[in-house]
Amino acid sequence: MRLTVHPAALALGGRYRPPGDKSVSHRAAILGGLAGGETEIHGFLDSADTRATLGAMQQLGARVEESGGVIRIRGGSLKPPAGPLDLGNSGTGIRLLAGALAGHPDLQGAAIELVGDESLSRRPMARIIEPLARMGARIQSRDGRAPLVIEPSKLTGRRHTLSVASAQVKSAILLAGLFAEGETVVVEPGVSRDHTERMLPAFGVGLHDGEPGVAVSGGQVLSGTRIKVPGDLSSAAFALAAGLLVGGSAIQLEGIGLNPTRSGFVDIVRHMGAQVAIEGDRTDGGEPLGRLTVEGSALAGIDIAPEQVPLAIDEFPLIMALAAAAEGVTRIRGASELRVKESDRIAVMCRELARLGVAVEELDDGAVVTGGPVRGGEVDSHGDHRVAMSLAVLALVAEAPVTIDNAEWIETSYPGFVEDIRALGAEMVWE
Ligand SMILES: O=C(O)C1=C[C@@H](OP(=O)(O)O)[C@@H](O)[C@H](O)C1
Ligand SMILES: C=C(OP(=O)(O)O)C(=O)O
Repeated sequence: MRLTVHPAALALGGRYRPPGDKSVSHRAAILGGLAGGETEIHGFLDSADTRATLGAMQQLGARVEESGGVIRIRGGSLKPPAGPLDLGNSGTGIRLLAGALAGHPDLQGAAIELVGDESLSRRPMARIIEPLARMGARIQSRDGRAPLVIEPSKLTGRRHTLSVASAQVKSAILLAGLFAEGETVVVEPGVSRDHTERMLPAFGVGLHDGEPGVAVSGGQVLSGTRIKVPGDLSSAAFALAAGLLVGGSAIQLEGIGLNPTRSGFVDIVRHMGAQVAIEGDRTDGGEPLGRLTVEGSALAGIDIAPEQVPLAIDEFPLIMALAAAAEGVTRIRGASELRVKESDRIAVMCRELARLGVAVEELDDGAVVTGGPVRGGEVDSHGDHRVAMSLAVLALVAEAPVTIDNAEWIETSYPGFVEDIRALGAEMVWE
């Protein structure tokens, strides 16, 4: 489907509340399925990715009921699924599930196939297969890519030192560690999002300091709990960026997850000159929440340091779009992980920004974007939800309408995106 975005004629404004956090929703579905008794999830993200994970847990025997926006999962005893588990477009779904199943005692003797779409089948899985194999996991792959066939087996805890800061790899190992004998430790080269560590205690699992790293002991019992999913800062970032770009705008964003391992985007745009006020009001289920107030702001290009990258990893397509509309040059380095997301986000954003007349230079591990006028025209999402939404937001300040081809991929993480941005006063039309 094609989405046409018209340049904003008027300032944007109003109150905005994002959908539930994608990372937290995946974890709640998986842990709810592993835990005995009932888990109640409030604010679960209704998107293609998180539905795929929830569906996989159902196929593994978890009982799922939904009513009044609340999802109830009765888990604790799993069975081999009747067919392959399809994780669609979701890197988080396939990697975390692989970890959770690798040593699951109910599934030993089975062979479970995890599959995904074309994009997911191109993404690297050796980063989880290798550490899990060192614990004794049996996982076959197509040359380090999905489909994966897991034969759950007895695992032994190990100490792992990761070469990339990745919450998916860390979480896959910790979930495998729940069913391993002894202690499993993960040491990362930088900070990655810590939702798994924050959620496990709610299910009755203790984590401890791995001196260094984070450690979990195997054999702990998971018990159902109540999870309140915070609003997704990675989705709210699009509304925030729209407010920054369109002159005179004023938007209040409420119920936003402000976990410090996720909020790098706010620091980066403030450094670019964004007027964003933060009020942190409470912590719910171990996750900090708050309100952001954003105003239309004149942005300036900056240098983004490699250590800032993991804290805003999913916001880089949007940061590149903002850089295109900023005054001066933005340099992004240390971001080669962007090449193994739903698309090669460095190559794709450079190509699509260039189609709108933006001066970009592609680097191995980042890009140099020089701000300037943005032309109208036609661009493509390359099957990547964040690329589609980033280009849609930038189009609000283009000289003429922009049409985004293959924009239906927005469903991956944020089905309500167009409606929510329209509610702030933008003009976006599906064709
Ligand atoms: O653990 C998670 O929920 C996620 C971790 C990140 O991936 P990596 O672990 O590959 O960096 C991020 O890009 C993804 O959207 C969600
Ligand atoms: C990279 C992303 O997700 P995943 O790795 O779960 O596919 C994302 O949502 O931007």
